[in-house]
Amino acid sequence: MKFTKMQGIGNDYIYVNCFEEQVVNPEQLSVRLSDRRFGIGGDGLILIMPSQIADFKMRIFNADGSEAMMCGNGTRCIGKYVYEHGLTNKTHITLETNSGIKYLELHCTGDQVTSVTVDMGKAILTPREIPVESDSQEPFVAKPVQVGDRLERLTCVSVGNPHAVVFCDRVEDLDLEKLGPLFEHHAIFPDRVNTEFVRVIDDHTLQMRVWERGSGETLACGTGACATTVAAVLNGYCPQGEPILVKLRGGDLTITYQADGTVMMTGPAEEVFQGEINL
Ligand SMILES: N[C@H](CCC[C@H](N)C(=O)O)C(=O)O
Repeated sequence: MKFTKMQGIGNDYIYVNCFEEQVVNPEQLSVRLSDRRFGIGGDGLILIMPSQIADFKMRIFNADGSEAMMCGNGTRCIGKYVYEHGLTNKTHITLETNSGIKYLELHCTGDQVTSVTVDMGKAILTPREIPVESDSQEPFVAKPVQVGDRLERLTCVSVGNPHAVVFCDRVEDLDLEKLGPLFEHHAIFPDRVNTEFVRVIDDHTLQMRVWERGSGETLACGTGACATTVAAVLNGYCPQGEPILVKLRGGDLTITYQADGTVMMTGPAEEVFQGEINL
């Protein structure tokens, strides 16, 4: 099977062009290929597929084989792949995902895509739609929740997939291997959750680390950066309607939580290598 390894600010996936390849059991394949010793190595597997309702369709599987609704860094890499591999010559592309159709704008230098802007759709704040258990239907903002032996203040947002955002004074020395699973498997998240640990640098700059549902700590999370920006606005740290620089371990994204409730994400995408593997 042919594949392409791509990364969006260090969030690296194995991409399969399903116009040419057939993938039978993507859940199992993601576990096997994501292994960084016995497989190709990656945060998961992403399938690029034909769509009846959009230009292309994406399915994304975490390293543990669980299928996710959406992958922000993955959408940008797909935009780059389909343009540079001749599947389209359009620079405005629609992409069907498990959380609806996303709209991509490719920014090119010559025949190379250097960055992509994605309309991530409306941020979802109603607790039961995230989903997060709550005794109220009001947005889940800075609510105290016992996580392990600490009382944490969580802000929960969905950008097509569930996120819990925690604001901290420092993020570099957090032990995410210990903390991450306590959030991911917490009883208030019926579908588990992606968790972002965020330091506010100033009212237009955020620094974050992320423990991803199904993949552990990754160097970046596109939907996580979007959820983080929405949470920062809801908590009064950043202004709505202005571009916020989100600094992640693998690089930076520019996110705008717009007045109409939609979220725009702009960032790079890179192709690392192409390969073939005997399954
Ligand atoms: N772990 C996520 C999917 C990948 C999201 C992330 N890699 C991104 O760039 O948005 C989930 O289970 O919802």
